[in-house]
Formats: sequence, C-alpha cells, structure tokens
Amino acid sequence: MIVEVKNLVAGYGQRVLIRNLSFSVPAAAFVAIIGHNGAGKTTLFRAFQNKVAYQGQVLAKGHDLKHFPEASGSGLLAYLPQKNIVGFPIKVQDLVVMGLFRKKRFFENYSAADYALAADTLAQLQLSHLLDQDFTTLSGGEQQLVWLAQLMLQDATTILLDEPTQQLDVYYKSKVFSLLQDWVVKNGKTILCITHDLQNLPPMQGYLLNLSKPNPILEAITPESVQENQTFLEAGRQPVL
Ligand SMILES: Nc1ncnc2c1ncn2[C@@H]1O[C@H](COP(=O)(O)OP(=O)(O)OP(=O)(O)O)[C@@H](O)[C@H]1O
Repeated sequence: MIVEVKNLVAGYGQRVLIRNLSFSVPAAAFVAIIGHNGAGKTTLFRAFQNKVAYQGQVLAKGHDLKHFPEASGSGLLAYLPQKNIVGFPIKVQDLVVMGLFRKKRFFENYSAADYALAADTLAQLQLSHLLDQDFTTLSGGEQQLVWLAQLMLQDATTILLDEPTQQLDVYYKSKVFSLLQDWVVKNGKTILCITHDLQNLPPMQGYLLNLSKPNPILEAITPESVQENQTFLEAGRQPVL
C-alpha cells in the first residue's frame, strides 16, 4: 500500500472534524481531496505530518507516520502548504534548487548540474524567464508555480498539495493538473491534492475524496462522479458544531 488511513479521528479540542475516516491507495494515483471550507482537508494533511493530535493510523508505504519523523527527509512524503511565505530576497533558481536538499550533505553547495536540473524543471512549467528574478517580486500565481517546481525536484513518493492551483489563471490551472497526471503516470508518484477546482477534475484519472460527505470514501473520478460531488457541495454544508 502506498497510503493507508485507518479509522482516523482528528479535530481541535471538542470539535471533531474527521470522524473515523479510512481509505487506502494501493498503487501510484492522483487523489483529489475536496469538501467545503472548514471540512478538515488541511487537518487531514496535518495528521500525515503529525501536526495535529489524532486517533487511528496514517501509513505511507507501511510506515506509521506517527512514529516516522524522517518521512520528509527520507523522500517518503513532501508537502506544499496553501501559503508559503519568503521574507527575504532570493533568486527563483536558488529557491528551486533547494528541492534537492535530500541529496546534499549539510553545508554542501549546489553544483552546476543541480542548477541545470532546477532550470529544466522551471522550463517544464514554462517559467525559464523567471530564473534570475527575485522570488519576492513575483505574482501570487507565479510564486505558487515556483514552489511546485521546487517540489518536483524533491522527488518524494507521496506528495501532499494544499490547493496548488488556487491562484492560477485558467491556462495554468489545467496545465498544472495535466502535469500532476504526468507525475503519477510517468514518475509513479502518488499525489493527494486538496482542491476547490472541480471543473478541472473530469479529464483526470484517479480518485476523489469528499470530506464533506458523512462517510467519505475514495470515488473514481468520472464526469458523473465529479458532477454528483459538485451538486452535493453546492447544496450546502452541515452547520458547524
Ligand atoms: N489549530 C487550530 N485550532 C482550532 N481550530 C482549528 C485549528 N486549525 C484549524 N482549525 C479549524 O478547523 C476547521 C477545519 O480547518 P481545515 O484547515 O482543515 O479546513 P479545510 O477543509 O482545509 O478548509 P479550506 O477549504 O477553507 O482550506 C476550520 O474551521 C478551522 O478554523
């Protein structure tokens, strides 16, 4: 199993957001995590990273993540948060090349070959013109794409993306989704992707998990299942307890 969530119960204080969630992803796959604002999508990712107290088990390739602090350093798990702020000037290529941190010893410099790899990744996202630019001067959407490039270089087995297309224009939204599909099919990655962009899901192969449903399960992505979930979400949300 690449990912297994068993009887997960998580929340904050008295407020339970995830009630007895179980699902498993047996082979490399794309999984869209959907649901209303506040449904617990990011909380699910926090459980993967041991950043929220929970009951049950979260496993990646058989490792119980509660007892595997090196999940990120070992390349098992990579995470792209919704907001990632950089408070100092840094060139885009210098930020992207840091995705190779696992392959470096402490204080080891990045080589010309590392920078070539970073440039190649940026080219795949049609961002070569930003290589030398100061990251902090980029637009929100450009910054989001640069983080994605860095994440591609991390080369982890399972990748958690929290709304990676939130600030992107319509062209880049569909480009990024098709890139994610490529990561799964060509590179064997498993991608859990929180998204509100349901309109981009029908061409995807994979699953969706709607955390607003009373008993969320993995549903195969088809035009019909996306439509059914869209209608479900449009019908309203449960009152917050
Ligand atoms: N540290 C915390 N302490 C208390 N409540 C929290 C904490 N973090 C999040 N919450 C609450 O838990 C609920 C779920 O948050 P979460 O971020 O998981 O939602 P989400 O499904 O990712 O929502 P969105 O689509 O808006 O990003 C929210 O109502 C939020 O206010």
